[in-house]
Amino acid sequence: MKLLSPAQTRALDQATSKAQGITSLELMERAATTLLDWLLTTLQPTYTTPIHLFCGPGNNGGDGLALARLLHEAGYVAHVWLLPAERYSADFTANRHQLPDGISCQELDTARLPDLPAGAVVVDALFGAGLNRPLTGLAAAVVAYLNAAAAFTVAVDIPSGLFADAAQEPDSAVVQAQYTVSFELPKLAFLLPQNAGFVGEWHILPIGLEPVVIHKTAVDNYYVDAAFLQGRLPARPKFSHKGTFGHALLLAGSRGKVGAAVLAASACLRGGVGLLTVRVPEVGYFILQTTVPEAMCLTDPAPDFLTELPDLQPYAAVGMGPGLGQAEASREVLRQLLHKAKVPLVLDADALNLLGANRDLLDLLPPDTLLTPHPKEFERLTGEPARDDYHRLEQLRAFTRQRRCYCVLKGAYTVLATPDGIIYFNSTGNPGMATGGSGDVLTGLLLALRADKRLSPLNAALLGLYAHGRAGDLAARETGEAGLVAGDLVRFIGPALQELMASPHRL
Ligand SMILES: NC(=O)C1=CN([C@@H]2O[C@H](COP(=O)(O)OP(=O)(O)OC[C@H]3O[C@@H](n4cnc5c(N)ncnc54)[C@H](O)[C@@H]3O)[C@@H](O)[C@H]2O)[C@H](O)CC1
Ligand SMILES: [K+]
Repeated sequence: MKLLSPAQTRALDQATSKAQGITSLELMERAATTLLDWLLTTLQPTYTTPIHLFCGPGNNGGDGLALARLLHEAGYVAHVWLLPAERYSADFTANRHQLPDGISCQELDTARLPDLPAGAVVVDALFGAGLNRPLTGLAAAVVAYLNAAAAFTVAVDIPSGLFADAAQEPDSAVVQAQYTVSFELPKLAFLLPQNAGFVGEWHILPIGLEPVVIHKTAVDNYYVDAAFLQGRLPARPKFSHKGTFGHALLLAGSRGKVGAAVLAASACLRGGVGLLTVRVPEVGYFILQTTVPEAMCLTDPAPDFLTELPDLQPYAAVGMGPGLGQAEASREVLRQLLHKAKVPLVLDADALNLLGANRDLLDLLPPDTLLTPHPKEFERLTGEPARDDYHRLEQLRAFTRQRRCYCVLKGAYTVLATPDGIIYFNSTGNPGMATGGSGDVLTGLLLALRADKRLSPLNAALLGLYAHGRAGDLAARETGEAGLVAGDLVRFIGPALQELMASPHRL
């Protein structure tokens, strides 16, 4: 799914009205009807549950007014609270006039704010995508009041006071919603950790906005769900052999961290690689051969960490980093790898820390290299702490553009940035995956997909991120989130990939 800017969303609304021959008021009615359906199904209010709708002066307020009418007509108790303003939008005014007489409708006033008992439902329709400055005065006071109340809050389109795709000043007045219900496409703001306390759980309701217009709209940010990946993972041909899927080399492990090599190697095999050779120091030989018998083991002459780069000729892709350690000799192995590699590289963990500590090495990155830092490792790569999540995204875009690389940034919504500066947000995964070794599993899986010559660098990375998160979701059903360990992810990589491959749109 594409993430549109507020201006693009407005243009999409207008194009939809034109293409479908409906007025913006009719589109608003469609939005409100869908919202009513969602609210009744999800919250299941009783006929006596008070539902307080806080409506601002624009079309977000118009949505709230239309919803109030529909709730009232369906027999629910709706109270409308209007935010006084100098100007009201036409569709707000039209819906204001359509409010039935029997509905309670009052203007907000700092001296008279509604009583919101626990169990009441608040619908926040104060401001939506049209917010153009921070909230002040009465609007800010109402937001503070709502946030202090014990009511259950549903934000329409976006929590009021939150910008859809730009950072707020710290301590801005923003509604803290339990649910945010938006239309057709998610907003960038929903995907950033700094906004989690405002957005709550978000849902997208399709309202029939024109797909052709969405298709033609150029964006810098995407949200990757299963539909987005349909057809990107080709089935394994009937007459394939292990050479079809590539021979990968994994450089990993040091004394005390051989487990990282084991996890990455197991994940690479489950990711469908044809052949895997793992280069570990001597200390890892017995461990690897017994835990991952499917992999070939090529030991380094040194006992505890890697000191020599093997001949790269046989390999279709090389991964380096899990459990590597940061010994000087291993740094030189990395340097040689960057100099010599002519095949796709996946760099993670200590390989990234070595890059961060020796940033001259970044100049050697071969094009299309895939890096998989978490935010702290990424900060070491740039050498500059991010001011906020939006700034970090811009740093990421600048980094991948400058280095012509692909960079994954791990987090609740793991993102991928491409050499064109496009960012993709992954949709799968759960907090259970915040556990040691998860990243090693991702590296191994990505290595397998990069070794498969049938996949573009973009598709390999997107499929790998999605399948990794999906494996976590499948595993958590069995283990619970707290009980999830990285080895569980490995077990579910196969089923996660199979789901993607089994798509009905596969050729
Ligand atoms: N996305 C869709 O497909 C649909 C969205 N709908 C709803 O429409 C709103 C956007 O409506 P818009 O009128 O453009 O914006 P707002 O309601 O957010 O209000 C704009 C209004 O408020 C003024 N304003 C902006 N910031 C402030 C501020 N800080 N303080 C005071 N006043 C402010 C601004 O000048 C305008 O006058 C969208 O979110 C959806 O809810 C459609 O209903 C259906 C299709
Ligand atoms: K809102």
